[in-house]
Amino acid sequence: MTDPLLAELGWTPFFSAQVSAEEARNCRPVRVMAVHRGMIAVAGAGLERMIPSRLPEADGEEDRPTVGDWLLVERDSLAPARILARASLFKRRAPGDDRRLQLIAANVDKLFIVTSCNQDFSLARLERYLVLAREVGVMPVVVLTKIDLADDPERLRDAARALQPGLEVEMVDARDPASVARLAARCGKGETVALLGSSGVGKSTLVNTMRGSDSIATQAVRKTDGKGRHTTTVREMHRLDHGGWLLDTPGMREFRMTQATAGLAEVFDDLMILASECRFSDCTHGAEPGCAIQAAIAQGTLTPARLQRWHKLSAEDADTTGSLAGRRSRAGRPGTRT
Ligand SMILES: Nc1nc2c(ncn2[C@@H]2O[C@H](COP(=O)(O)OP(=O)(O)OP(=O)(O)O)[C@@H](O)[C@H]2O)c(=O)[nH]1
Ligand SMILES: [Zn+2]
Repeated sequence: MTDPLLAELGWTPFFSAQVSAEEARNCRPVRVMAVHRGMIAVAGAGLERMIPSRLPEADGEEDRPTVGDWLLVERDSLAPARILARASLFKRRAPGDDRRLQLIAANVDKLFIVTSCNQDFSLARLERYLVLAREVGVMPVVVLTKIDLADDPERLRDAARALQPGLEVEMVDARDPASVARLAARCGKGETVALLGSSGVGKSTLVNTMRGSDSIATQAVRKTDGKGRHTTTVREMHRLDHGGWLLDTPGMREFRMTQATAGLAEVFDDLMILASECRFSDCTHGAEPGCAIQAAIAQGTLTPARLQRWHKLSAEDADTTGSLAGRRSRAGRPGTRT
């Protein structure tokens, strides 16, 4: 039986199935609420504590606890024993020479893709984030902010909805609690939602409007140092009053798409299906005879703009992965071949 306190923290059968009988006797599960330098704030059933983040066996690049992780810790000493396999993981290569792998957030259930009803609104940017959500395996919800400043926000909502069948799009004034209430309902008990979006679209405003009380992480840190200081906190989960968790991390804010070949194929599955019907298997969808994609454009079932966005994202993906498929599609960008 699942402890309701653990369930509130996001504990599901996916995690409990990973715990052996011996581990269940000797260890207890805790979730990483915040990551500090060398230390992590964890919460479990009736437990909130700062503990050292070092694991006994940490060989792999992903063997470091990140915010959202579930850990097994020794029942008495609370020393970390191991990280449970993640349901989802946001990670990226650091720019620069060492290209160290940075773990940004784990076990995220949903992604709020935040964009405002002004110059920030861009179908290409939304598609990029949708690809990322597919790649990581997290359900996307598009959040259109600043509807109070827009003349026709419904038009933007409809354009966003058309990007993907069944895509949920919410319109909000991020400063208004009544407006944001429907979003809070999308972040239910035990659910973890991460926010992604450009600077200035209203992510902090959303978090502030959505959350009521202080985060568990902040409280845990205060108990530890007794002074209410938590200046080294870089990433933390915010608890919502009705039980959901919001993740608004600097890492997520700088997140870029890397190696998203699978996600691309899924978000643009209409194009993939068409491409499989082209006469030539190496069709670049430019001016070849028998191109099913050009035929769809001629029929009006596909817009040239969507094809162009696909070419652009595939080219970016090829730059990071060096994949042959990507290089082909880059060579086949409209106008580069006659
Ligand atoms: N009118 C209006 N203003 C908003 C809305 N949402 C955010 N703002 C304002 O937009 C500005 C930027 O909002 P932030 O919440 O700081 O944006 P952010 O996405 O957190 O930006 P970064 O921290 O730079 O990533 C603030 O002045 C907010 O008050 C909205 O729905 N309507
Ligand atoms: Zn073609």
